[in-house]
Order: sequence, then structure tokens, then C-alpha cells
Amino acid sequence: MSRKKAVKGKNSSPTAGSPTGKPKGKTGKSTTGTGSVVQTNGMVHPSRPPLSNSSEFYDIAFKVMLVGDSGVGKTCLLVRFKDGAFLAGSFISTVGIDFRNKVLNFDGVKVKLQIWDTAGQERFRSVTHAYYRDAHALLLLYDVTNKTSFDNIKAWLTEIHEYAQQDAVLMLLGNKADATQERVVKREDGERLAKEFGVPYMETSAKSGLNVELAFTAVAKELKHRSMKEPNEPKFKLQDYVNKEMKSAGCAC
Ligand SMILES: Nc1nc2c(ncn2[C@@H]2O[C@H](COP(=O)(O)OP(=O)(O)OP(=O)(O)O)[C@@H](O)[C@H]2O)c(=O)[nH]1
Repeated sequence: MSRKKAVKGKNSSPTAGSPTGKPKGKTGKSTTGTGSVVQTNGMVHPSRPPLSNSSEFYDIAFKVMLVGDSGVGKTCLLVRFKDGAFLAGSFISTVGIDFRNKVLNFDGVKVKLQIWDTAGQERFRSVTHAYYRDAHALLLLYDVTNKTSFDNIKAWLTEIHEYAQQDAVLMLLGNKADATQERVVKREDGERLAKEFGVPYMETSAKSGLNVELAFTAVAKELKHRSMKEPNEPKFKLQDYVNKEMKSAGCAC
């Protein structure tokens, strides 16, 4: 297996097509640190960030997409995973699409995740649809304190089936599990919905960090397993892995 490293200067930067890559004032936010591809002025730059462009060594790379209604916590989940921090304070909606990279190490195999944070707002839907087909995995979020975001999951699944690759890894996440007072969607309801559609499920909290690492790690392991599977190796079962990890962490969630 060849270990890849990006050549500095080649492909310029993942922000190619984006003038600044910086947070975009009042009209939109960007998780940028590595790149932004859509501007707040409504200009959309469809150039996709190359997976191979990274300052870090890795063996295999995958694109993971965060989708779900506006305000469910997609950006916060990504920031928690990438930087271990929580974005508290006033909520600024994502404009278009943005991404960040993180490399995970599984027994010496470096797996790079290029994680795309999409805008949940309806008006950006046509922009984000264009990115679905490149995604190896999608994390579909709802907010346990927002019933509408839960009710919209079926519509999101329809979009995913329409625009994403058939074999893309999919996982349903009920975010904001820390907000016990405001909760309106029971964990069992999330479980039932996930079962109905045959997708793995867990609750997360970008605020407390609950299961954030696990969600991304589980998806990365599944993708790695699929791409590097040895003959006779048993199938990796994402939901079983998640359940086992939560159990061993003593998680009653
Ligand atoms: N209590 C709690 N609040 C959260 C959590 N995650 C996000 N929030 C809050 O929810 C609001 C929306 O979070 P974002 O991450 O910006 O939501 P988003 O899904 O990226 O929204 P769009 O960019 O519009 O699609 C912010 O005010 C966050 O502070 C969480 O796990 N717990």
C-alpha cells in the first residue's frame, strides 16, 4: 500500500475557488481551517476539494457528509470531533458547504476523513445535492429537542437515496442528547426509525462530546474494512461495534 502525501503548492489549496476560506460574517459560518467552497454572497464554486490534497500522511481517504435540518448541530459535531471544542453562543447557519480533514490511525493504517459540513437550509439544497454522489458515508442528524428535525428524517433519507451512491455508509444520529430538559424525541423513537430504515443509530452531543468520536470512528472503520477487506475476514458490523463500544464505556445511552 502506498503512503500518500500531498505536494505543497500542487492543487494550491483545498480552498481553490474560494477567496478567503474564512468565516463569512453575519450571513454564514464556515468551519474552515482547511477550506471552504461556497461563498456567502451566493456565489457557488462547485470545484471539489481533492481528497489527495493534505499536509498529513495517510493510507486511504474517504469523504463523509454531514446532513440534516438547519440547527441540528452538524457544524458543532464536526468542530467537536476535529478540535475537541464546543461552539456555544449565537447560532450562525452554514452557507453552502464546507469541509475539514481528520486523519485517524487504526493499527498503523492511517485513514483520512474529509468531512463535509452542509447547510441544512432549504435554499442551499441544490448546492449540496451536487456533493452527495462523491460521499462514501453520510451522517444524518436530527435534534432530539426539535420534533420537526426528526419528522424530516424520512425526507432526508429520500434525498440520500436519490442523490448518494447506493453503497454509501449511512448512520442516523440524534444530537443534543445533553439537553435533557428540552428533549422531545425519545431515544426509542430514534431507534425505531433507524430500524425501520435499516440504518445504524446512536445519540450524540456536540456539547458534552458524547459519542462524537465513536460516530466518526465507527464510520471510518466500516469504510476501511470495506476497502481493505482480506478474504475470509468476518464482516464488520457497524451497529454491533457501536453497541459494544457504548457498553464498554458504560454508556446508558
Ligand atoms: N445543547 C446542545 N446544543 C447544541 C449541540 N450541538 C449544537 N448545538 C447548538 O445548536 C445550534 C446549531 O448548531 P450548528 O452546529 O450550527 O447547526 P447546523 O446543523 O450546522 O446548522 P446549519 O449550518 O444551519 O445547517 C448552535 O446554537 C449550537 O450551539 C449539542 O450537542 N447540544
